[in-house]
Amino acid sequence: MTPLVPTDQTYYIIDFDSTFTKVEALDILGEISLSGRNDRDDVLNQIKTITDRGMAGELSLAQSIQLRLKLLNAHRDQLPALVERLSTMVSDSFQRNRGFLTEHADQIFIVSSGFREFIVPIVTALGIKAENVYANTFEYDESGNIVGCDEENPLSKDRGKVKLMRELNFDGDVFVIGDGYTDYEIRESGLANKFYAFTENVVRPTVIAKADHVAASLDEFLFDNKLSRSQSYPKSRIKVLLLENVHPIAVALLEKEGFSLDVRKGALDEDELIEALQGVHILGIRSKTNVTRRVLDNAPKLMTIGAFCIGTNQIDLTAATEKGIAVFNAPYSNTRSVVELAVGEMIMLIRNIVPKSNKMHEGVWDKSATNSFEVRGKKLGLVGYGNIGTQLSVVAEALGMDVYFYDVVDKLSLGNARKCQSLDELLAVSDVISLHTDGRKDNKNLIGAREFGLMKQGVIFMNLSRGHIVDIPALVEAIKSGKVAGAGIDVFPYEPKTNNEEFMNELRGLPNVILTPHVGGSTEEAQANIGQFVPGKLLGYMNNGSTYGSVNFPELQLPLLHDSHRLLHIHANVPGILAKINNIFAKYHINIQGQYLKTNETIGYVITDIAKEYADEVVQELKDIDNTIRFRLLY
Ligand SMILES: NC(=O)c1ccc[n+]([C@@H]2O[C@H](COP(=O)([O-])OP(=O)(O)OC[C@H]3O[C@@H](n4cnc5c(N)ncnc54)[C@H](O)[C@@H]3O)[C@@H](O)[C@H]2O)c1
Ligand SMILES: O=C(O)[C@H](O)COP(=O)(O)O
Repeated sequence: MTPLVPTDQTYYIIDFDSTFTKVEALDILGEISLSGRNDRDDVLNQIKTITDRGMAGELSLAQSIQLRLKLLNAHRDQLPALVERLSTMVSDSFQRNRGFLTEHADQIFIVSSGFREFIVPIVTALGIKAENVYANTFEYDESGNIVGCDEENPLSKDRGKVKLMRELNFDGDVFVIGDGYTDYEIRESGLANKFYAFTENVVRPTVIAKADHVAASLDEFLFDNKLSRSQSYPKSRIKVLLLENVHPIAVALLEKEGFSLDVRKGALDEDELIEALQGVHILGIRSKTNVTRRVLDNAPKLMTIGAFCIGTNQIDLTAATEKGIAVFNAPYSNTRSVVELAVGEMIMLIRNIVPKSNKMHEGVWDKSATNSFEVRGKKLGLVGYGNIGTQLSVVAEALGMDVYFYDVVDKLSLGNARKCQSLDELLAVSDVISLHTDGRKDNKNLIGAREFGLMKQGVIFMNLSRGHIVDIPALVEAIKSGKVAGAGIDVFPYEPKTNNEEFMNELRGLPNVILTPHVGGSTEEAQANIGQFVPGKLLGYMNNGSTYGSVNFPELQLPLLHDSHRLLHIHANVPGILAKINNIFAKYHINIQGQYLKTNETIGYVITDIAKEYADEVVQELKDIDNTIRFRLLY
């Protein structure tokens, strides 16, 4: 069968309530006409129930209209206020696709069992012709009260849309877009070629079940029919997989954007992740999901990854870069939370509080100052002097500690902190040692038996960075021998994937050891900050091409797109690509409105803004340039 392609002889039949507008107009009229009445909410609920039952095909249309008008008790004078309210409630995708509505004004018809009195002013404002509106009309009593509708109008009756469409007898293909069962009836009776169930405002399973196609927005309808539209790709087609319980703020932000979300609580293993990633464009994870090269090899649609945390060592960044997948994280949002936990643990451990607290729970009162110390005047050794290390340095000095640090990069010391020339020097001098290095592979077992051997007898040891940095058997040995008098460990070489899995580790049951389930960054504040921050980065990339703050892509902060097309070209960083791109623009006489280029050692990222009209071949030729990794068109 040849696919249906819209032509000049194609007619678009569009429903009004909950399709063209976000709401049912009679519900809004009720809010106006019932205002001030004690039973307002109760009556409004009754009206909504009747509307839904009508839409789902459970009540006859005539019954539904009559019942609602009676409950409404509305007046002609209330109609201007209704129109004003409705004008602010036009569906977002209709508002942004005015171009389609005006360009095809002769082919677009509103067919609704709503009322002309409010439909005409709303739809004509967006370019639809008044004479193409088919709807009911109100009837009034002599005082102007709305008492019914014109019963001669077929739209006031059951299967009225079908009857009307028969009368209109369109000579051409007919596509129907609507959210209700009565819209489907047009297709059912053979008077339309296709029925699109419109779900931007309401989702009615009984209607979806009957649809030829589900359109989450008008963009989806336009994309499906290759008609001109305001968005290059419908947002509802963009699939997002969010793992590890990311904050609801992030879920809400991505949902608001119109993306399709799959949200899961725990992490996934490699095979599960590959399966879940099929068709997914955006992946959101935290520290526990390993995104390996094999995962990326099997996720052809994946465009960007958001790490809703600081660390990105769980992602194969080299593979992501080679595949043109931009990775973002939240580099500062939970820093303070880790610092506060480190300070708290340090004080608890040096005071030997954990065994005392445990004994108290067993009823043992063991008051003694033995092996309890202040942190004031003690030497704190920080391994890794990045965002967390430096902030802890400042807070620890405020507590009266002498801070020492060691970093592989030459870092400026804050306050009176003293730089050590080697890790060994730092280990030997410190009373308390806290690890804050990043999780790069080379840091595996950075602290092992040799390093514990260099530490002072009775040292306090903390790791809130990454689990693989410490050789756990060596730490266990150091605790048992008394070398380490207290330990605070938040991160482990293997961590349970979900809260249902048992934590297995040799550190369990040892004295004066605080074990926490990787919660250094798990505060309400930090998670809310991250939930706000990372979606901003993901949306900046998806909607605009911006890579500012990316951990693996050349960073570009791009201006917003205005009335032009943006061509994004990601390629292997080899000589001559920019020249090849610009040769194609020259060949097709394309005037470049703006061009941006940035490279890193692996890839180049070229963004070109051009006027909307250009030859179809341009895109294909850009995609065909040797060493192209990915190409995207945005408008
Ligand atoms: N426990 C948690 O919940 C939690 C929360 C946030 C961050 N983290 C982890 O904390 C660590 C620090 O985070 P950050 O934001 O300060 O990172 P950062 O990148 O700002 O700082 C890391 C520092 O470590 C240094 N470094 C790397 N390897 C080193 C080595 N072998 N010796 C000495 N210095 C070394 C780097 O040069 C850098 O200055 C990261 O591993 C991060 O993943 C854990
Ligand atoms: O890298 C981080 O920010 C921390 O390790 C926290 O990770 P989480 O989000 O998995 O708790």
